[in-house]
Amino acid sequence: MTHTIFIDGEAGTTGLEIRERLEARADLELLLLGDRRRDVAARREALNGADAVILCLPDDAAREAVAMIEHPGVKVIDASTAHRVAPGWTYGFPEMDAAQRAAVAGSTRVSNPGCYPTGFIALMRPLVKAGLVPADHPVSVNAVSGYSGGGKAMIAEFEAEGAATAHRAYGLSLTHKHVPEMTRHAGLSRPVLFAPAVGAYRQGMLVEVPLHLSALPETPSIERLHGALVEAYAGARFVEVADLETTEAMTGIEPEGLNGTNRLRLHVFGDRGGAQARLVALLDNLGKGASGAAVQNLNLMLGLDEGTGLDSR
Ligand SMILES: NC(=O)C1=CN([C@@H]2O[C@H](COP(=O)(O)OP(=O)(O)OC[C@H]3O[C@@H](n4cnc5c(N)ncnc54)[C@H](OP(=O)(O)O)[C@@H]3O)[C@@H](O)[C@H]2O)C=CC1
Ligand SMILES: CC(=O)N[C@@H](CCC(=O)OP(=O)(O)O)C(=O)O
Repeated sequence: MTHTIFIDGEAGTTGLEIRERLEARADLELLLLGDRRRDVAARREALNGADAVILCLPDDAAREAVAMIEHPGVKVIDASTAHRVAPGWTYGFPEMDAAQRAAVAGSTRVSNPGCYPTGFIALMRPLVKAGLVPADHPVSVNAVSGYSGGGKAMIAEFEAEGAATAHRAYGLSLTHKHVPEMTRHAGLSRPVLFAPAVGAYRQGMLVEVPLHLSALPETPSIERLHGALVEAYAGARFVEVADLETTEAMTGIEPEGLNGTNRLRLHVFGDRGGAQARLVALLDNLGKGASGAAVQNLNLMLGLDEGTGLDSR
């Protein structure tokens, strides 16, 4: 059986990566609009004529696209931030807990997680759930992304002739659009303090949560934090927890290590005295942070194996 898929935003950074992942598949037929991709009538027809649509648009355009869908059978995956904490939408992070994969598979409205939130929620949710980090603990998140995270406009800025920016901290007003979903889906009650940065490289990200262990109940050991993550992701195909020996031997970690894949790797770094930890997630902002995740969710919503067409090495 062939499923018809429409990518609204097919020529954008995320849309192109999804297209690349889907184009070779014999089980899917892609509806492509080419030069008519901004034509509202053509989009309306495609949005209602496909079995599944993937929205790779700015937030307002994504809301407008959803409003154009009248056919009740159309399944929707929204890659934007518009519906990540909206009622009636399922959060598209299948590994988030035991029930989420089935929730995605049974939903017709799935919101793809943000790239930074994917790393953060993966690190934090199991620790909150296990009671190792209290829900009202003040949590900070430091992160760096490649410039493709800012879409076509930021790519053009960083790749312009003579562009000199090496690294830029941003989100300085502390109101980044990812804070609500990070807080909600990690199970926290206090808004996280999010400190993102963008570097002069195209793709890949690190998301880090520093923790003072003595400020947590029972001062958990590195082994306990690590154990909670290992338990949470046992059997997950795309999420792995690096073993503590490997992590201890590392003197650095680079953001491009999983580029081109749908994988997410978690590390627990700690000092020898057991007083402090640095939890670090590594992922491709355009892979598990966007396009890979969209394809994984699409597979689940179509009743297929979640890894179809995805690199799980
Ligand atoms: N880049 C990333 O790492 C990630 C991005 N996302 C999310 O995915 C979405 C897309 O981001 P990204 O691919 O980076 O952005 P880009 O700017 O690279 O692409 C945006 C696309 O949307 C299209 N578009 C813009 N406005 C409209 C409109 N009013 N009607 C129809 N089409 C429109 C553009 O069309 P045209 O080609 O004609 O310009 C373009 O194809 C965003 O919501 C972003 O938050 C999610 C996770 C990670
Ligand atoms: C480097 C950079 O600018 N990154 C974007 C985040 C990526 C994005 O817009 O997409 P999602 O919200 O869907 O993850 C930002 O901070 O706004």
